[in-house]
Amino acid sequence: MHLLIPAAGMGRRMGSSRNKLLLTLLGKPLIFWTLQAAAASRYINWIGIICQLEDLPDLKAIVEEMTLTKPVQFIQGGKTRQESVYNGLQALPDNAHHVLIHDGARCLATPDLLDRCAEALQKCQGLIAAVPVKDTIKVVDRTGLIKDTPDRSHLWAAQTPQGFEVQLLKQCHETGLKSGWVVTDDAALFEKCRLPVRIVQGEETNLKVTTPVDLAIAQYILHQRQGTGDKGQGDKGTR
Ligand SMILES: Nc1ccn([C@@H]2O[C@H](COP(=O)(O)OP(=O)(O)OP(=O)(O)O)[C@@H](O)[C@H]2O)c(=O)n1
Ligand SMILES: C[C@](O)(CO)[C@H](O)COP(=O)(O)O
Repeated sequence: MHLLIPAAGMGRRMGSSRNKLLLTLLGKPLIFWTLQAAAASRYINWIGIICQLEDLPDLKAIVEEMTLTKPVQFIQGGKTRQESVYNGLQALPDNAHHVLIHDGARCLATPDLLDRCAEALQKCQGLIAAVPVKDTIKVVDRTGLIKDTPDRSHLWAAQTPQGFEVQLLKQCHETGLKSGWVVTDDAALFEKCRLPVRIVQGEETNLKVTTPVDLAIAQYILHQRQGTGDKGQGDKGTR
């Protein structure tokens, strides 16, 4: 299974002056933990790290220090996550028929989650890891007035990995580019192309480290895991 790791963001919401994936968690760069899960996955056999040129020296040093046994390719990121993934798809080896796309910022995802998504992708064209929403969600207009309260039983919070048949996702990205679609996850392109996307039960701990509070939460979760010797078998979450 081929894995693309979008890692080319600027970390604006983190308020960081550098790529947040280079910030440290338990003494290691945040992306170290993402790569460690990919290295421990039974299915992943190729890793593409999509990054900005300015981060390449740091990322190369991290990968070299990890002495990963799986091939790692560095791919030029874009101005948006959508553009970065587009670039990643163009860089996939010709023998890549399926791909998992996993945010570098989701450093707590376990090898078990990666493998469950890889297994599920053998039986469908597109999928995402997701967890049921626990809060009541409101649709609010520009003036701050609530317009709707969707039925929570139908609401799931999308995570990554997201997995797809490569040729179909490439076509959806091309259509999106021509149509001017702006999306925040790849599944949205599949959906706009009326292609099926299935849900794989994600993990409550699979948060996207976006703000400083997320960094503190991630530090706590990692510390707990290290303390229990838990290799991160994941918590599939409960409804
Ligand atoms: N041009 C971009 C923007 C984001 N990402 C990656 O997509 C993932 C999810 O993006 P996000 O959490 O939004 O990261 P940032 O864009 O860095 O955060 P912000 O929006 O706060 O700047 C991250 O692993 C990020 O590195 C990317 O590869 N290329
Ligand atoms: C892909 C994603 O992680 C699914 O929840 C999310 O859409 C990424 O959003 P971001 O604004 O690029 O962090």
